[in-house]
Amino acid sequence: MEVVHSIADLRSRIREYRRKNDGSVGFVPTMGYLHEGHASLLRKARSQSGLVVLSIFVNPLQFGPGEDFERYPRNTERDLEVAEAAGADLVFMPSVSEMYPAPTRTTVSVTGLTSNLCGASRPGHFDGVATVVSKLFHIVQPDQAFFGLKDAQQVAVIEQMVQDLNLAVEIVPCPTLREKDGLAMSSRNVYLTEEERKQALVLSQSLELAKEFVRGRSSFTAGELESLVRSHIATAPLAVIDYAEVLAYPALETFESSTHTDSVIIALAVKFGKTRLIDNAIIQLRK
Ligand SMILES: Nc1ncnc2c1ncn2[C@@H]1O[C@H](COP(=O)(O)OP(=O)(O)OP(=O)(O)O)[C@@H](O)[C@H]1O
Ligand SMILES: CC(C)(CO)[C@@H](O)C(=O)[O-]
Ligand code: BAL
Repeated sequence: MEVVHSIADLRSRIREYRRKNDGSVGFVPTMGYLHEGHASLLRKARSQSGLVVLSIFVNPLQFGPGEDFERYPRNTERDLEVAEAAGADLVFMPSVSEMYPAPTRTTVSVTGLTSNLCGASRPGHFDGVATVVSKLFHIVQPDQAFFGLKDAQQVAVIEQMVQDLNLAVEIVPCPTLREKDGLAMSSRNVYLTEEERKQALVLSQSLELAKEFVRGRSSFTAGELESLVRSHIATAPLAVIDYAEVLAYPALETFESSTHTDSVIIALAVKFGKTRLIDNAIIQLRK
């Protein structure tokens, strides 16, 4: 495994690989502080791609004022161990000035899909994500790129960007990995106190309750499912709901009754103290 910090070095390694090999280039973009969820994306890339490229970059553009850009957890040494064990070949770790040499005057902005959920509660967030992912795609020129469905709205935004801009990359959505007790793995879990960590289980529990509710019914309304989820989250005194919404998936649009909906997403963002966690369940109602 090789680590590079400059765009020029990364491009030259990938060019060299393409000159000598027929295999595809698989890409896993991350913000580091790697956990098993990231490792699962790397292993999937390893199984499908000839060259596995990982990027580790905490992208200032996708953090709003007052968010956790400065304190976002970082541990390069451990990240490189996890990356190597999971099968990465090339790790790109640029500085902020390497990615954004001033002045930058271009933004990639995906509309529609970004008006609700994290798009509404983190204004500008998806412009930052689409801009950096677009830059990374231009730099790496991957054949496949692997994204976790824990960030389901992010996957929808990237897929839309790839379609609208005719980018030659296949987006591979990957399932959410969880701790044994159900908590979705996330770099931000490290912020949680012991008590917050315990109470954070209401997220995955409420998603399980919702799945059970759906299994027992031929039809239901979004409101019914939303109330069920919200009342379970409310059993955790430290939980402050940012959003808990039930939407048609993948359109991420509101619906009344499930009768005309093939697939739904229950999307959650809940704060425990200063830590904002997201989770979701996607439920296919019919084929
Ligand atoms: N539990 C998980 N299972 C599978 N993929 C995941 C999981 N958590 C994150 N990912 C994916 O890893 C990629 C990089 O995400 P990122 O570095 O932001 O990690 P994160 O754990 O989601 O961090 P954060 O705590 O900031 O939300 C994204 O495609 C994301 O969806
Ligand atoms: C895709 C991404 C690496 C872009 O900064 C980030 O949003 C993330 O880690 O999900
Ligand atoms: N995985 C989402 C990155 C962020 O929260 O900014």
